[in-house]
Amino acid sequence: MNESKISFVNGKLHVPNKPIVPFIEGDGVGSDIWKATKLVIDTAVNKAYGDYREIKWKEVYAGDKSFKKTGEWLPEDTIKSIEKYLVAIKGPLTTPIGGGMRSLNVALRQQLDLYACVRPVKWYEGVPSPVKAPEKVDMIIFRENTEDIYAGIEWLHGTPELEKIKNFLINEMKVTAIRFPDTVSIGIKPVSKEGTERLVRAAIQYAIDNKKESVTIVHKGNIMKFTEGKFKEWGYQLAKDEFAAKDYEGGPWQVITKNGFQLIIKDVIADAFLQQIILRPDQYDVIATLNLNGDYISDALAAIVGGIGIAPGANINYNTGVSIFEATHGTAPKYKDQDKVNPSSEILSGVMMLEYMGWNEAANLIVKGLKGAIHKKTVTYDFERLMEGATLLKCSEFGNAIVDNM
Ligand SMILES: NC(=O)C1=CN([C@@H]2O[C@H](COP(=O)(O)OP(=O)(O)OC[C@H]3O[C@@H](n4cnc5c(N)ncnc54)[C@H](OP(=O)(O)O)[C@@H]3O)[C@@H](O)[C@H]2O)C=CC1
Ligand SMILES: O=C(O)CCC(=O)C(=O)O
Ligand SMILES: [Mg+2]
Repeated sequence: MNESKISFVNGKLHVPNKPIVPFIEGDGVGSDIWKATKLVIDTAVNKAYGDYREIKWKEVYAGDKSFKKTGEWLPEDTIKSIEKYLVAIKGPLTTPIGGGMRSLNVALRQQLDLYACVRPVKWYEGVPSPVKAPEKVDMIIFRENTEDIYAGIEWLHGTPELEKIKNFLINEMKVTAIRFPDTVSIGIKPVSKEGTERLVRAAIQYAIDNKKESVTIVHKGNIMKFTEGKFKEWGYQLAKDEFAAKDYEGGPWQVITKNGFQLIIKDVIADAFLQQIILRPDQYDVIATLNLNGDYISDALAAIVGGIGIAPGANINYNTGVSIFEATHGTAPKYKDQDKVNPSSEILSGVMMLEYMGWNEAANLIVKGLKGAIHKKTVTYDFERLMEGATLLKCSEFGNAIVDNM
């Protein structure tokens, strides 16, 4: 038994006092935010536990740094390491638009079957927001992370593969109601019952464990009936079958009663949801949604509470324990190596990681430090440009400010 390895036994994570945790630095602003994140996590762990606990960081490679070092964008060793050590953290990785390789981020999620992308969105006092009452936003998104049009199954116009798909659709499937001009490219949207159920199960379980009032299934099932529509139907059915949900006020909404608490399971169509989160965000707690919707919703919700500079996340397989914690934002290439951007998304992803490991004292210290730095208006450019009388800090300086306020 390797004493520095986190293990997963009977559905529970077992964390030694000095676990090895793999990290991927990431492209673009990755190296800046990683430096600040490492400093903050290491300091918090040391402050909370002294020499008794420590994270033994192990760098694993993906993206630009990996290609330069190994000639591969996503080496098998990286996947194996994360599978072995179970809990990992990563910076953002570049995905070219319109051509080139497919997303390494998506590849990591698919290859490790990290089916739930979990993104909490809440407002920290003092953070500038475009809405009047950002404190009403306190949601957590459970985004299906392995299926949907996001999975990258598509064929480019003018290729023999596309012609095959087109012929199949027209001649065998008799799809004749829409045009298929020579310029058409086609993508496929797989959505399965298994994929839906494990995601919705995780969302409902989270809501029960954390005494939340509702889980909202967000979908576009009126238009994409057999994918998004089934996501909604299977989600409700799972609530009935596994959580003994009953019709709420005649249905289709459901109610689960557990330990004296009531949890409402409801649904809303995705476009309507995007206006509801601005107008009436306090009506939503836990969100269960498909991959592409979840991507859009995460950035839109993040904007309400200060932007993607402060939007953490995790990719988790609750059946194997394997998890990668990562910021919601991307590589922000125009800010690369400027020591400028807000490291809070990555740092708060680190907080989620510490909580997942059960190291809550260290996690709480980081949140205290972050709140303190924001309260003193010592912030990075994204907040400073919207705050009266704030002091502009670099990315590294903001990391130091969190440490000073722990
Ligand atoms: N999980 C991942 O690894 C992800 C990777 N990506 C990839 O990242 C690349 C760039 O994508 P792009 O669409 O530009 O999105 P980004 O999230 O990288 O950046 C968009 C804008 O968001 C703001 N922003 C991003 N990060 C921060 C931060 N830490 N602090 C403050 N503001 C921040 C900046 O706004 P402003 O200009 O106003 O200052 C920035 O210009 C693409 O290759 C994309 O595929 C994208 C998302 C997730
Ligand atoms: O993989 C990418 O490049 C983008 C991923 C993304 O936007 C996300 O997961 O939120
Ligand atoms: Mg995104």
